[in-house]
Amino acid sequence: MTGQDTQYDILGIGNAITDILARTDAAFLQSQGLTPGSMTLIDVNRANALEASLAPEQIMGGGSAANTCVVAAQFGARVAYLGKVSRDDAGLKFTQDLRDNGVQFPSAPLNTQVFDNLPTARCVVMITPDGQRTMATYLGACTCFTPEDVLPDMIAASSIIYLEGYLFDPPHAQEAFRRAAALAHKNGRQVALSLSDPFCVGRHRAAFLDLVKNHVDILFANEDEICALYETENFDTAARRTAQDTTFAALTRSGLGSVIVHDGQMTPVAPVPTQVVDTTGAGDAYAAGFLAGLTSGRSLPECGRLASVAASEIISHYGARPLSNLWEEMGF
Ligand SMILES: OC[C@H]1O[C@H](O)[C@H](O)[C@@H]1O
Repeated sequence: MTGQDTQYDILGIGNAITDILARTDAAFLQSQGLTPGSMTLIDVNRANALEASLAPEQIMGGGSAANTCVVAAQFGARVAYLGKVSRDDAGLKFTQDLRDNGVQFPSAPLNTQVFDNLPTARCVVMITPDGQRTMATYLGACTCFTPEDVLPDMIAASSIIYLEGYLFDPPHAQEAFRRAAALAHKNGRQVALSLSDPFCVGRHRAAFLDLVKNHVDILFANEDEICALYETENFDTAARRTAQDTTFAALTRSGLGSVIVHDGQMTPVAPVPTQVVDTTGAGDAYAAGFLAGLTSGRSLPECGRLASVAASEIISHYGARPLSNLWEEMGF
């Protein structure tokens, strides 16, 4: 699938978020009523309180689809992104960071003549000693991403439109999501979806199932998410259901590697072992490697290998953005 008639290989659409990283422990998560490994939506007061009670060590660009875009650009893919930031310092930094990483970002910042003046979204990422990340997200300006923010020219110019499942939480974004998928297919483009989080799947299960069956060409999910979608605790059952509902999916299983589902066939992909420091963005990086491989015409096992290498790099350090030049070493 090489995009000779398109300007971009991948157009990511998602919640534009700044990540605030802090190390903590299971007792703190419990005291806050947070489920380890999950993403909880919070209001601005709770975000302020959490930040005050933790000792944040790093502030950096985040957002699931934005993370994917940055990693895919490092693999040489031509990448653009749509998302909503505010006209504040965090919004400016998020924008500059994407552009510095070679990602086109044509979205207009929040229009305060139409919406309240909300700050750019931020996610408090709490990392426990086992490398697990637990996230609490204040969506801020992301709640003002509407169907009008889905730019038809950008969709037409992109081979694959990549949507993050977290986009289902803000009020207008589901509609934007459907508009993006419809425009993509009208222009002969493909739609990829990441399920993002098992609780997010639980909140929007019927809508996700409809998308997977009727509107999505490439599905990404981890074991917890795909099991949440099909309401089973058995991965094999969930994978079989996936194969019935969609022609193309990549299902990740942490240390067990991943499985590519294509035309009813299941291809296992080995993990790339590493020391796990922080799992934030592992799925985002996996999707990046996979899509970069696909849009540069690589075979499915090669796409799986790139995906695993990318995920392995991301979990070997704090933060969801790459630190190393592994991709160059791989000959990209
Ligand atoms: O997938 C990880 C990302 O999800 C949340 O959106 C955070 O911003 C984090 O970077």
